[in-house]
Amino acid sequence: MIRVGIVGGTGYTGVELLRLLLPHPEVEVAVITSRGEAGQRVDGLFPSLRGHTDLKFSAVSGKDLQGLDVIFFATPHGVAMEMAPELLAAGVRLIDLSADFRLSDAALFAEWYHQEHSSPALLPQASYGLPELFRDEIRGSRLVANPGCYPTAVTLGFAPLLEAGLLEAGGLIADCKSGVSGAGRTARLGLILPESADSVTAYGVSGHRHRPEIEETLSRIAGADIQVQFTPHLMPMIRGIHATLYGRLHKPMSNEALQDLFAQRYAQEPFVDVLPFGEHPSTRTVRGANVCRIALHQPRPGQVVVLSAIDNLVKGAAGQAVQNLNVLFAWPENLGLAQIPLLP
Ligand SMILES: NC(=O)C1=CN([C@@H]2O[C@H](COP(=O)(O)OP(=O)(O)OC[C@H]3O[C@@H](n4cnc5c(N)ncnc54)[C@H](OP(=O)(O)O)[C@@H]3O)[C@@H](O)[C@H]2O)C=CC1
Ligand SMILES: CC(=O)N[C@@H](CCC(=O)OP(=O)(O)O)C(=O)O
Repeated sequence: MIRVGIVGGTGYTGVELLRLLLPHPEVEVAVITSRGEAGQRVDGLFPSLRGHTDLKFSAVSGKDLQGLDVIFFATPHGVAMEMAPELLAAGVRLIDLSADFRLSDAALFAEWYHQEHSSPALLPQASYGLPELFRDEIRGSRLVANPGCYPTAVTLGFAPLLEAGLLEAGGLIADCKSGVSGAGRTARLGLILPESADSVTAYGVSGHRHRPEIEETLSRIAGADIQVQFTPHLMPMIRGIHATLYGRLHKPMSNEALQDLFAQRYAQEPFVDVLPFGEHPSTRTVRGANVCRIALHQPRPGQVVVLSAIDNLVKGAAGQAVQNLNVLFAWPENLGLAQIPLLP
């Protein structure tokens, strides 16, 4: 049994982590923090958890956190990088759900996150926590950068094609839709029901901070410079990411060969479900579960369309963080992650 802490327990990903970790057989959640709710019972703020925990929120204190085995940061960008050096020095392993350690280049971080990186020396130590691609690196690391939600859906969708060197480098498009919980729990006018329901809006079209993250990972696996036009949209739903990915093959291949490529690439991956060729995964089929469902299309010879759906709070955040925890401790990767998606 290990003892873990969650920093940022009142946010959507923090409380989702708690939901997943409470039944985890190898984990005791010892600390869950909130600056605003310190001293309050967690199930007071989140009544769905009544009967499942007696935890109270505590203030963020380095002293409480230093005795733990693992700390999850479910905080806005900028928090983990401030606290990481001291915690790592105390022997704690960190899984950071924010973007602080996702980009390998501190200058790129400053450009997209509009703040200087306070712990650039730690960047080379961080592993990128997408186990389907970087499992071996994660296993040996003490600092895991959990990927962004859009990058998870996009990277898993493009990866088999890029690893096999089948895609033309130019012209990759990731047209993505997200539920409103992707923006976090902090109140913002554009996210209230009358503003976000019954409407679809694109945003960040000229440049979103997930673009450099997606491009860095895809370039790494392709072994070449990959550029993607990434266009996110806000959808009138709570959970879910749907990515429609477009790429051109160097030369047309049969639908069967395309399907085989993905089926074989993910055959041993418990959290990637490759649907039969030509199907249409929907976000409804992944809600609450740590799964990415993928389907392939070739509308014209050489034009590939990959559809990829995840729950942004699970495979896009908290579920992936638990998967990374399982990798770190060499436990079965699906430990504590057997949730069946919600119906309907
Ligand atoms: N929502 C999503 O779908 C995804 C989110 N992420 C990333 O995960 C992280 C958390 O996201 P999300 O849960 O949506 O965010 P929320 O805004 O819902 O929650 C943020 C949490 O962080 C705490 N917090 C805020 N500032 C500080 C601080 N300075 N020090 C300590 N705690 C702080 C808040 O609690 P309090 O103010 O009470 O301390 C709150 O519990 C973000 O970096 C986000 O980008 C990644 C993938 C998907
Ligand atoms: C719908 C929505 O607003 N989604 C967020 C992305 C989700 C997220 O939290 O990603 P990071 O961890 O990289 O910040 C956005 O577009 O900013």
